[in-house]
Amino acid sequence: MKWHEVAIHTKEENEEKLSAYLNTVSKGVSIEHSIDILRGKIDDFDEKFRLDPKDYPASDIRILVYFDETQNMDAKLQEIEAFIGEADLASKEDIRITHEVIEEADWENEWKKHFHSFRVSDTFVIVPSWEMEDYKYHEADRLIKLDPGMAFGTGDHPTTSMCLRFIEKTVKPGDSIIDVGTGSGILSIAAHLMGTDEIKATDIDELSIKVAQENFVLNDCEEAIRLETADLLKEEDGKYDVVIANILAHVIEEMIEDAYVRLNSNGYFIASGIIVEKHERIMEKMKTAGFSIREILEDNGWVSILAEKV
Ligand SMILES: C[S@@+](CC[C@H](N)C(=O)[O-])C[C@H]1O[C@@H](n2cnc3c(N)ncnc32)[C@H](O)[C@@H]1O
Repeated sequence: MKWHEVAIHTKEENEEKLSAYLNTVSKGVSIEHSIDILRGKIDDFDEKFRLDPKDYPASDIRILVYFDETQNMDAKLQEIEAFIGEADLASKEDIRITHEVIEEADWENEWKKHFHSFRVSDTFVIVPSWEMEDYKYHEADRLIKLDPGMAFGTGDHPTTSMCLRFIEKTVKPGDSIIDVGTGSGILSIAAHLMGTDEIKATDIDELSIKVAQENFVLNDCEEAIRLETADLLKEEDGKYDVVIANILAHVIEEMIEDAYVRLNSNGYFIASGIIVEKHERIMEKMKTAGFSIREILEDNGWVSILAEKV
């Protein structure tokens, strides 16, 4: 299999904002620092300096972003450029973007070494499939068994963990749920653990659909969750008690009115993936559509909104 590698050369100040965004649209992000930056950051940099300086960017940082070979890279590059155009970033005019196709490398499995069980909310605990046998849990824990593969949704990204906290708070046994942009399937599995079998999970990305199906089987909930390829709620005709979407602000904005129509009275819209700069605008749009804002959560520059159809 081949991969697309997009390299973005920029100032170090832009690292957090860009990598947070790029993590949500790609299959993986890695940051390369220049030796000058490493010199400032590492006390013991002997080992680093034995490496060839050619392996590091000459100045600033390089953000490497990976996409699988099925992606439309012209569209992805345009999306990234549009984000850079809108975001509040340092020295935008100096940002350089290059793109190349590379052969599959073992980094596809490398991240597994760093992914371990962790508690994400009062009761939800994420347990990687390879740690299931050894995990010692409490009676009240709700275990989400996960092998996220190359789909987004390991639970450690703030946009996902805030959704899990809202799910824990709002989903009641028997509620009907739609999880738009399911990724690894993590939020649908969480909804099932709250006691409902009325769940629909959708994604526009075929690789995510495949990974979500594997995770539903792993969690023994494939009978409770209907999985479909879909673009937001555009073709949706069902009614739901809770609509969940952890995508990006401009995508959430596109689905606010449809979410209102698809919800039952007093149903909840859990919206996440919204950068802090855009959350006021999203809340205004929600209110215009008829929603009442019940709660907002903020973590590391990301906002999640719990809105109720009143
Ligand atoms: C940030 S990930 C969220 C994954 C998971 N729900 C979570 O909370 O961790 C966003 C997901 O939305 C999907 N997505 C993006 N645009 C979409 C669209 N227009 N319709 C449906 N899914 C979409 C992506 O493929 C990706 O799997």
